Amino acid sequence: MSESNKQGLGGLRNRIDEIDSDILRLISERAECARQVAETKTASDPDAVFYRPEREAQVLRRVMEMNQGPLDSEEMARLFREIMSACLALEQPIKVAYLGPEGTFTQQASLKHFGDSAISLPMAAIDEVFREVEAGAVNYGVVPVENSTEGVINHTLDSFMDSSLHICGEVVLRIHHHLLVSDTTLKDKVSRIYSHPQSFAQCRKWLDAHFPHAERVPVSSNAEAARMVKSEWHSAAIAGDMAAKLYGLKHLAEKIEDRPDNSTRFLIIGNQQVPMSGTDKTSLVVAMRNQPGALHDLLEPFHRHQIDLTRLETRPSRTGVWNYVFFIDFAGHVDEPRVAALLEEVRLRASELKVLGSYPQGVL
Ligand SMILES: O=C(O)C(=O)C[C@]1(C(=O)O)C=C[C@@H](O)C=C1
Repeated sequence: MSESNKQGLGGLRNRIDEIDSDILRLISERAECARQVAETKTASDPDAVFYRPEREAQVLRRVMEMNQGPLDSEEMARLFREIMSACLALEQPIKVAYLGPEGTFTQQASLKHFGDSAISLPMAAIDEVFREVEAGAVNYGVVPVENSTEGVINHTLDSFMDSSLHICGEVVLRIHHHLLVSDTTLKDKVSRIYSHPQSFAQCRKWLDAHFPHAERVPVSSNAEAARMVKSEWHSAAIAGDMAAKLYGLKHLAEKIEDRPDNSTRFLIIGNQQVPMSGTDKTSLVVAMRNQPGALHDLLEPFHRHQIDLTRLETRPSRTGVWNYVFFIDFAGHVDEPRVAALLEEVRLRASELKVLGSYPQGVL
């Protein structure tokens, strides 16, 4: 390297040191502000809620709008996500239960939504996540609700029917599946593949083409699949990056999902009713009497009020009251007058209506 280049490098590093000092000072100033926000909140309400999903969504959206590169806006928002996560932990460390075990996509979703400073606890089943939040053992829960390839996760929808919890947020995760093996396993020695049934379904064509003769063994989660292959030299697992890292597995093949846009939507559940963030969604569960035209009666007001439905699912009723149960998501917030007017009308036509929550549309 020439002398002038060396000086150039030294000069740039000096500049980076100066910038880092500024960033450090500004992050500390921001953290001090957050601490004062916490004092203000507690002064006006001893039971104040510190985590404010609508404000976090606004902060992240603003960062993405203002960003001019060279880092891309998602990357920049992820950095701010971590800064906010640390600021919130300074106000109050929050506890989050997620559908475990460690290394699942739900843990990844929880990290994406709450950042690294939240304390996250793996649960063995979706209803356990609900129970922990209801019991107050944790502040929030994270559960999967639908996958773009495989459809809805019925267990989550069913849990809402008996629960008084609210939806406080959503997070969408691009799901990339990899074929993982332990260090010593060779491709032509793989005779058995472990994974969750949903993941097998999402990688069916790839498996048929590349491993038509391998035995496919369904297990309770991708992370469990990864754990099992750790000690089996003739086996592979289909799982994501978190599980690969957790169990130190190597990638035999990457991104083997059949659809490149394969993604899963997760919900954040809690006891909080979230104010408007500006770009929100609302989820309802509605029971209609079992009669001709019931679905048309239910949907007609949405059309008239020009409210965008983003999802409609039907579930069989489990009690006499809930004949036909529809889960509906739409763009808008219950505090908007047009949404309030819509809900009034739907309430008159339905035999039961429960608002599961209005919450910011996923930002990251
Ligand atoms: O604005 C607030 O209410 C804050 O507590 C500050 C802050 C932040 O760091 O920006 C931290 C946590 C909340 O979830 C939202 C935002």
